[in-house]
Amino acid sequence: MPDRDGSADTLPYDALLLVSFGGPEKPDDVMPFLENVTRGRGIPRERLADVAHHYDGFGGRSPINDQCRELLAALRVELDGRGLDVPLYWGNRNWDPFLGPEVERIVADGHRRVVAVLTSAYPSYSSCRQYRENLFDAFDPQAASGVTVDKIRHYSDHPGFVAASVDATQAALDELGEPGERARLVFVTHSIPTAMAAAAGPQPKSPEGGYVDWHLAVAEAVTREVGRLRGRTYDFDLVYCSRSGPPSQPWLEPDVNDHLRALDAAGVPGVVLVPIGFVSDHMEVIYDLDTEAVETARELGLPLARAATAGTHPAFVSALVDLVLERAAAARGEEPARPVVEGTPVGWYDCEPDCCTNLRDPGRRALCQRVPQPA
Ligand SMILES: CC1=C(CCC(=O)O)c2cc3nc(cc4[nH]c(cc5[nH]c(cc1n2)c(C)c5CCC(=O)O)c(CCC(=O)O)c4C)C(CCC(=O)O)=C3C
Ligand SMILES: [Fe+2]
Repeated sequence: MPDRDGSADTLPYDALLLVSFGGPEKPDDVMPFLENVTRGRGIPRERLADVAHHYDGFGGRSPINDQCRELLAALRVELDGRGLDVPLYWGNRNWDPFLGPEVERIVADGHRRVVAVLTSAYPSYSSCRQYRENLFDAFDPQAASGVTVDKIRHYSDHPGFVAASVDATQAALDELGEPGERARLVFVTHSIPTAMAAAAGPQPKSPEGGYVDWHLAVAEAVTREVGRLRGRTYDFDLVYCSRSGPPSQPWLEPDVNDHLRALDAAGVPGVVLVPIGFVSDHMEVIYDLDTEAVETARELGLPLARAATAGTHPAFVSALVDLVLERAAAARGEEPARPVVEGTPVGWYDCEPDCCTNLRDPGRRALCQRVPQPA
């Protein structure tokens, strides 16, 4: 083992793997990408055709892969600045570069202990377990090499992620100008089926489940800090975008567009949309918010500004490196502090086997959980 100072070291990990959703990069990618995402998920055909059109407006290219490239570059700079030479890899769940070949490359390069950073910050089947299932699928073929993977904890309430949202909310309030002083903070995340939400996260949790609980905690923390910095109190709401699934299936509500109509009817003078559910400005942000919700607000004559996502905000990039170092310390058997903003839940490393149940296929195997499932 190299002779390095353990306290600021990524050891025992010898590779860092960024794990993301993936997105199409040209028009011909769009339908096969959507088929990958929705395979076995019971999404109506019309919804797929609809969503394909969202990409048309952007030349058939999602910005998400470029945002991963930018995050990797920012992570490299932050790691180098701290004297950490761990190599970076990047694999997606649903589009090129796929996780499977990237894990093959990690093994071929001689690495055996991988730390995974997911571009998804909250617990739920879609935002955690499904990533861990895809990690299983990618790592299982390499089992003979002895390669293993651990992930960092859910980080939405890490001080660095919250700081990035606070900065972005401040900038959006400034952009609104005078209506900004009495604006409503409307936090937005991806809707999921209410049954998936109820199954999200370990106990203790509310009947709405850990996905909703964590978002509410983050929304409250950002609202509190923005209020403190501006010397006033703001009201906030948590709303949802990007609902799919059949109409008969209940999903988390209210939809952001319906909520804008309700706020306008109630006489709210302006709105800042804060997309805390997303790590970068990908399609759900630039279409569902910047295109659809912006259009709704324009029709209403309601002043609206959209806060940036964490992206490559220095506080977020630095937080991800802190989270990797923290995970490494835990893997070395130390008991590192797990910083979170006040009043929010503390994340965990390995999920319980019954956390964020796969309601369609409960037997599907996943990594990064406490008890290995029987073969
Ligand atoms: C919680 C959550 C996140 C946040 C956490 C995370 O970031 O992972 C997220 C992110 C994303 N979702 C994305 C795209 C899509 N999500 C879909 C469908 C679905 N998402 C769901 C949930 C989530 N999704 C669910 C419950 C479904 C229904 C199908 C199923 O039960 O699995 C569909 C199918 C069509 C449709 O139905 O809309 C698409 C195309 C992209 C890429 C955007 C780009 O291309 O820039 C990103 C980052
Ligand atoms: Fe999604």
